[in-house]
Amino acid sequence: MALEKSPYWVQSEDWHTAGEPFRIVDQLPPHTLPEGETVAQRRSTVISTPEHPLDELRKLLCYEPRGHPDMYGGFIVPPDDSGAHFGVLFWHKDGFSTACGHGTIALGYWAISKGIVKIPDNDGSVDVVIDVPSGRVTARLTIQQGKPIHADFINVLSYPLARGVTVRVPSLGGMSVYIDIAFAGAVYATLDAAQLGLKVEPSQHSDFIRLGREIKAELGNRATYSTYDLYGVIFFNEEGEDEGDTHAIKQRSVTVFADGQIDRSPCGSGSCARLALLLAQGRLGASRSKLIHRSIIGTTFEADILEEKSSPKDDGTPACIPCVRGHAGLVGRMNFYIDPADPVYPGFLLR
Ligand SMILES: O=C(O)[C@H]1NCC[C@@H]1O
Repeated sequence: MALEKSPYWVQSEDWHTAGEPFRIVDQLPPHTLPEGETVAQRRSTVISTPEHPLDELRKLLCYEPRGHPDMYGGFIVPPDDSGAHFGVLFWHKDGFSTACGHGTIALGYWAISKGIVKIPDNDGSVDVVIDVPSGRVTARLTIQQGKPIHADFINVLSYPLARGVTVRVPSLGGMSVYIDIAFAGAVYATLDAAQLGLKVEPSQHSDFIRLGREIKAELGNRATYSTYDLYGVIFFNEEGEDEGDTHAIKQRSVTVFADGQIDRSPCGSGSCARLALLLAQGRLGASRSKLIHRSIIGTTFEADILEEKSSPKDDGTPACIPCVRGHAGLVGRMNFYIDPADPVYPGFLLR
């Protein structure tokens, strides 16, 4: 079912955070906003309604020829109440996600560049408060001389779900690996890539896509938590520790999310999952340590714990409010021509 029968135009503003794309659409075509009183309900509507017109718009903007299999973006929707500036439905090649740190950072920059949230007259910080499907998050921008110099993504409560889960990897002769699972607005499985003899480097990206898909399939619903399915698999390498005023753990990682989509950034919500697990291991603590998190392309987020809390799992492990610092940059403004008669409508993917 086509959104419209006649050709029309859709505008987006495209940003990137640490190399990961974020395509923002704030003017949805008529009749595409899903029903719901909250952002979470609107996401449920769109994912449970076959051929929902907003899902068609997602394909149009994500698939080739307008996008690619690693494209990512967000549709701006009303907030849950007046406590947030706006809401967002995050999307990727396979659907609509519940959490997105790189997108939240990009939205912070976008909101102040549009004047949706005013920046302070003097140097300081400003909060852009956003309702996302997993709750209310903040992009806290630090402003110097009228310009943002970085944004902190302050996420929902994050905590371990399971540790030391054994998974067999079929393509490696059934070799077993140990995986930890954490919730950070989405569910992530994480493992030290050294178990697989792999380094997180661009040349290895197709191995990580294959292994991410395999591990996800092998874990199956062992990693399902409440209404959340397993979203991503994070492969990390340890890169040492620095002792200074603030103890820093250095890791490089790649997140393979959805069905084999690869994050160019160090993954904002994935960084929160790593923080929650490092806190549970006693390697990090609020205001005394941080994670210097490098991506597969070499870009960096700095992550730390704002507050330690108790976990809703009630299993003796701690929970935390994580904070991930990064930069976003404007890529361009797009004006897409959508023609329902186009033979490749709504688009295609090769992966
Ligand atoms: O930064 C993040 O949290 C997102 N990046 C792509 C996958 C995640 O949703």
